[in-house]
Amino acid sequence: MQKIFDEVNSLDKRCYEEFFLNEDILMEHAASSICSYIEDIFEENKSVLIVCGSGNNGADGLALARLLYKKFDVSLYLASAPKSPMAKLQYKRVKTLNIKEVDEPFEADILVDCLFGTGLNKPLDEKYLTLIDTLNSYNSFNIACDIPSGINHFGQISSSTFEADVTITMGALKTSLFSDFSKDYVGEIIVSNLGVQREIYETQTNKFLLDESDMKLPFRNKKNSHKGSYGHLNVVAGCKKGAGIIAAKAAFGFGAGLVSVVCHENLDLPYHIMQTHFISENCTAIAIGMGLGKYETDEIRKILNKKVAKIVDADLFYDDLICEVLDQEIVLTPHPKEFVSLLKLCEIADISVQELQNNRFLYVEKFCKKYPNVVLLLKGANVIIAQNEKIYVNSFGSAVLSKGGSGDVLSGLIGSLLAQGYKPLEAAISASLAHAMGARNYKKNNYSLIPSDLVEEIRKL
Ligand SMILES: NC(=O)C1=CN([C@@H]2O[C@H](COP(=O)(O)OP(=O)(O)OC[C@H]3O[C@@H](n4cnc5c(N)ncnc54)[C@H](O)[C@@H]3O)[C@@H](O)[C@H]2O)[C@@H](O)CC1
Ligand SMILES: Nc1ncnc2c1ncn2[C@@H]1O[C@H](COP(=O)(O)OP(=O)(O)O)[C@@H](O)[C@H]1O
Ligand SMILES: [K+]
Repeated sequence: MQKIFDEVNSLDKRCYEEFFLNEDILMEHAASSICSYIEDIFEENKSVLIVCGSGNNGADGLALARLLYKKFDVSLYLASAPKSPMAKLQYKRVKTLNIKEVDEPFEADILVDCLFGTGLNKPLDEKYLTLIDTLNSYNSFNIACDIPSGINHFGQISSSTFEADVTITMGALKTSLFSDFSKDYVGEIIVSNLGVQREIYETQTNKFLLDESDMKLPFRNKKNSHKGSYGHLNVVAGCKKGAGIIAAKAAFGFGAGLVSVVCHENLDLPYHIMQTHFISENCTAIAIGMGLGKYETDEIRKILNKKVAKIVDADLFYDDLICEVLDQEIVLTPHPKEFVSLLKLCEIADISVQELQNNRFLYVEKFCKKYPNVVLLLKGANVIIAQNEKIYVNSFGSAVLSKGGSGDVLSGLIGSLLAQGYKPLEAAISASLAHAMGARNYKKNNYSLIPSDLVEEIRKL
């Protein structure tokens, strides 16, 4: 996994103080990493338009122009005059060469956005919104320097935000790149070194971006085993029985030795899934909440107080019963609307879904501070998984998953790993990654996936 930072100013400062580097050296590395990327991917003499703002993001662009000059057909468009000391210095350097400056942007082969980076501190005015719209209308290959212009410190976007194919970000990954909103704008994210290797530049953090290698699939190492060696998951089904059945099928395909659906009515289940009217004596994990609908409170309370691992989803986030069990190490998997309800029930915040989406990390932190035992998985385009002070981001998912039933599959996967003895946090991380990887491997198109396709793909991982 890779580290993510809320801000990197303190990391830059550490470079100056501890390694005796300076702003100029850092900036030279920033610009040269974009230069190397362009040199590696594109043939010489391609046209490059670099659009610069007044601050150090613009200064990166000016340095880049100098580095590319002569090997590529470079043009500079200065959206505003250089203002920061480094921008002024870089401009002075540019002026000694004969680099083209244009009065209007145009469609070049490669477009580099150096308008605003981490310094964006107020809403964009009409001039910049129009400029960004114009840049987005081109068919260029779009590179964002540090962060696409229009994304602010919190990962909130402007009505016009630069749509990058690649974001080359300076020094370290930033939290703002992983809001759900940012996902449509950042493209591929590459981290540039700033004069020392990344592992030296980076310090302690509580946020991490998950890699594929963080997915620990439930491969079986023991030869002398039987079905009981791999746990027994009970999936509690309610009104919408389909949800429980989807979860049960996903769980069985993901390695649980036994899976039973708990339901008072008789169900038509696949032969390998068992039915029980009450929680099984030997169950090692419970998945509950999906499609639950109306139910007997005391019965659910009893189930929630069983001393086995649990994953809780969906309808239970609208019932204050949930607040009774938040001292347990249970896994909760709300989508944003459900999380808003949960925050209200827990008296943490009374907010809209929009407010939550504007500050996903903040509210996850607030919740985990109050309930440090719980493993919280907040669904979204970038899934956030958190326990106590640690936060993990799974950015592998895609719109393929935007379908009813995708969440039920995820509940089943987590339940399956819990039943097999994974720790709750590990279960949430590995199941979430498998969920996203399964969707990635579905190659037909990005609209037709149904839960059984997803389970099939996950079974092939
Ligand atoms: N050590 C450093 O400081 C380094 C900085 N680097 C670059 O510097 C960037 C940060 O530079 P700055 O802090 O100068 O900030 P930016 O260049 O991102 O933007 C700040 C400038 O834009 C103006 N501005 C902000 N919001 C505006 C708005 N809505 N409308 C109009 N103008 C607005 C500010 O007044 C200021 O002039 C990073 O993103 C990165 O690209 C890199 O070169 C690496 C090293
Ligand atoms: N655009 C997307 N990008 C990444 N993941 C997505 C996207 N849309 C949906 N998902 C994932 O799909 C799942 C949907 O779950 P949920 O909304 O609870 O559906 P349901 O309850 O109908 O099964 C979540 O895990 C979510 O993170
Ligand atoms: K930028």
